[in-house]
Amino acid sequence: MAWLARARLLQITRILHPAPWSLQEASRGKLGAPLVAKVARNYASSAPSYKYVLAEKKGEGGCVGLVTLNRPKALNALCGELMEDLKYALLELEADPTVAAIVLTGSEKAFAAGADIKEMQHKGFVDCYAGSFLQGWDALTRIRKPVIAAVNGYALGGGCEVAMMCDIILAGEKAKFGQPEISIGTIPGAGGTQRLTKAIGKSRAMQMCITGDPINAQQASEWGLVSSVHPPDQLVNEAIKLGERIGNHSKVIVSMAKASVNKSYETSLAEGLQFEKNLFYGTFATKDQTEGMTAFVEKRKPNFTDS
Ligand SMILES: CCC/C=C/C(=O)SCCNC(=O)CCNC(=O)[C@H](O)C(C)(C)COP(=O)([O-])OP(=O)([O-])OC[C@H]1O[C@@H](n2cnc3c(N)ncnc32)[C@H](O)[C@@H]1OP(=O)([O-])[O-]
Repeated sequence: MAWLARARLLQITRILHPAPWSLQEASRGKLGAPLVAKVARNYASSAPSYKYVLAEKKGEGGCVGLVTLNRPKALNALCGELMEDLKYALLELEADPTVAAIVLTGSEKAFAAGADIKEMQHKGFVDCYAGSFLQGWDALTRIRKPVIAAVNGYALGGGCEVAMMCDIILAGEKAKFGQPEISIGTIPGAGGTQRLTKAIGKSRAMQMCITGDPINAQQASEWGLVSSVHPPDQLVNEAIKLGERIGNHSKVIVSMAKASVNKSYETSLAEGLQFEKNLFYGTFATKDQTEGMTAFVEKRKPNFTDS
């Protein structure tokens, strides 16, 4: 299966490095030997494993990837190694053609209690600015498949920011969302002041960021940060069921819908509407558009081929 590993490596390094490049360039080290070596190592193995995350396939036909943050002793504090593991686990599921959607979760006590404070404690400005700190955190936002955060317990600081990088957030009844960075002498650095403001509005986001006070699941739901709230022990199953429902549709059209919704964060209304229209026209270049509309007219279920 060397060709499969090679194809996946090509696809993954493309996501990590959107600029034009070739596999030869990758193997020559243009993309950084350690990175390519790590991806290659994971893909050469039939069962890639990670230190701080668990990656599995759930749902009908394994159509839902489930990534579980797994650093219980530190309440899933997002240390560098965990974020690396998360990136590669997501890329693995992104490259898997049977996976239609990905669920990201933590434990019942903590989705993630934030960036690792012990790792940050002695950093200086130059370490942060010139070093690789936070590099790779936004890999999650480049995943083209829908990512559903299933948040139980604490989603604080970087934990709340990671949840907000996902496309949909479902919460357990005891979830707590917060941006407490102000209490430790800093501010959010991975989207907390930006995505939170877009999600719940300026006044509420401001209050959370400058008091550090968290909100509970109910408030998060009322304020529009999360789509729905569930009993903690049912949360992950609900997220998987949602992933399965997404999996009933064409993967290519789903990724177009995701891109178009996300565009609304980046552009003016006029530009966003144009982007949407172009993608809408683009769906007419797919077999799945023909199949979807034909199935409706013929009163049968569509048989999408993701093409
Ligand atoms: C991305 C860039 C910007 C982002 C910035 C941030 O996210 S800033 C961060 C924003 N987040 C915060 O400010 C939240 C910080 N965390 C808390 O306030 C509390 O842990 C709690 C209220 C979440 C739970 O209280 P509880 O009494 O139930 O539990 P407990 O307190 O006993 O913790 C158990 C163990 O986990 C450890 N650990 C936990 N979190 C972190 C962490 N972020 N880091 C490292 N370690 C952490 C804790 O030290 C302890 O280990 P120890 O020392 O025994 O080896």
